[in-house]
Amino acid sequence: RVYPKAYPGIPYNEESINRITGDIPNLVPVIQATNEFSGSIFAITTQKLGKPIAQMLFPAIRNPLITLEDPREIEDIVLRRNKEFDKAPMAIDTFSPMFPHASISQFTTPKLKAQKRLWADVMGVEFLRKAAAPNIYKATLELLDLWRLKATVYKNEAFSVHQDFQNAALDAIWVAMIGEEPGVTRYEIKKFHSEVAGNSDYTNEAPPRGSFLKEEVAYIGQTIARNSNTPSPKWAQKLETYTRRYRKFRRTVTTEIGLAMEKAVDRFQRLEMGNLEAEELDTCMMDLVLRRQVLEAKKANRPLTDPREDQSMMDEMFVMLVGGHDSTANALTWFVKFMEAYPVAQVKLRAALKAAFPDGDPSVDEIIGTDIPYLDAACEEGFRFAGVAKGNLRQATMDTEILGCRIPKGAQIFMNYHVNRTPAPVDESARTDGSKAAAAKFGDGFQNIAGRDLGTFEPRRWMVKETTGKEVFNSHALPSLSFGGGYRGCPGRKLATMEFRIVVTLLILNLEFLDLPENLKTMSASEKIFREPDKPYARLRSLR
Ligand code: HEM
Repeated sequence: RVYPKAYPGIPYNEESINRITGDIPNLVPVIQATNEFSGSIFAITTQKLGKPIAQMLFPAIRNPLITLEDPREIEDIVLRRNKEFDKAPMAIDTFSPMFPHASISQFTTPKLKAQKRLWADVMGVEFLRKAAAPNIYKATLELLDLWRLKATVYKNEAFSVHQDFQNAALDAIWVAMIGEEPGVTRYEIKKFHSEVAGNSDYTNEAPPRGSFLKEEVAYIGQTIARNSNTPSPKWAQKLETYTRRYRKFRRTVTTEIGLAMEKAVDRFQRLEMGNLEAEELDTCMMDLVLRRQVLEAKKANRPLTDPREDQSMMDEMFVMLVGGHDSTANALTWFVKFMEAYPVAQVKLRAALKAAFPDGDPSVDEIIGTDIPYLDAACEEGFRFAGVAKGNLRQATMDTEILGCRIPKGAQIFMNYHVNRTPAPVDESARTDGSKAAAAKFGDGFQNIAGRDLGTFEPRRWMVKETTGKEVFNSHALPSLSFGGGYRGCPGRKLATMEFRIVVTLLILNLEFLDLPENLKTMSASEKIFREPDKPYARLRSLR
């Protein structure tokens, strides 16, 4: 009774069914060798068996984990099969003990839908353009100042870029969410100047608010990553919530957000009804959500409940802060590595940007509003090849099928969102009607040039020639899975894409990413919450 029980009809490793520990002895050495948890699960199941779908076996007390690697099928599940599949318990367990009221910690219920509606507008392109883009632009100019300085001081030496991207991304997300600048990069510039000059003046100055915020966000990110790799992530996270360190995190961030909330509510409370409808009052995401709550309370003639007591609001903001800055920082770190490793793409991207902006640094509106197909393609390719959020989960909410295999209600499916290898062959007749219709409409990119050499960085796979001969960006060239998709897809996608576009444009126009020494060229990664490069280095030359 303790031997693994496989789901019938889904491929598995024969040797593992006759072993109480199932696939675990196969998995452990691969994780130890690679440091990549999700990658190892796919390596010992789908990839080892050469199948698009397989299962990982555990001792009988635990059901197998179904693994799925076919990008077309994954896209179909997340985009078109929301009635059959919802968020999986294993995914919920990662965040729910710490942030039980955030949307990421909930199954799809009417309560979640109301919460998502409240936040949906802050992630709309128009709002982001107004509230987030100018601050991201400003944070990137500060990052450029720091890197120009580093390029001069370090001359030919490489330096790690990950921390700097984390600081800039934290500056950007905090000001976009809360409306106040944390000043982390500015502080780093001062610190670097002082260090170069050989004095330690900066230590006399109180660090900006962002510095301790950074410490708190780093703590929570590391804790979630560490606990996710234990045998029982849910209990490891739960135990953490009783520690003094966790309580300090919660207290510090709640106080910071609470102070900003108080000011915003006070401002809105004093406004007359007519004025409260005015969207131009919102300077950040929190403003928009709070203003709506004040408006609703005034309309209903009831007192406003203290937003600091609103756990849904607090938890949602915590998750956005933690998830929203580290994901983008890692994606940008990978991008910089790709620029070094693929110099032809770097030169082409710079040429496309120079052609679009011949007069020097473009404004933020120009960066967002100008049509530059090669830039769109390079950003999309950067997200694809980085695969920062590699393994993601769904649970079957009814008995159903995937690629002709029977999937019982309750089974959890671990899907590979990192499209970096040619998929295993699939019997087309086993696909759903939705999947076949999508391929008929957009084409099956894996059958043409877009799907070639997926282990290399090649923006042109996302471009097509129109009949006029003009090359345009084709977002459907391949399934785009970096942000998942459908109702439970990433709500921060537009924000991350906007940030990526602004940062990439300014960096490539102003800096050249030079060849790295052999020992820093590796593309090996470690998976924490996100996939991080082991050698996040760059060597720079300032172009202006
Ligand atoms: C490069 C940047 C980013 C990447 C690659 C990324 C990727 C992802 C992925 C793959 C998922 C899971 C989707 C699924 O299961 O289908 C996700 C969920 C989520 N992301 Fe992102 N993300 C990024 C940036 C952001 C930002 C900037 C924010 C917020 C400001 C954010 C907030 C969230 C939240 C709240 C969820 C949970 C959604 C839900 O459960 O319904 N992400 N992200």
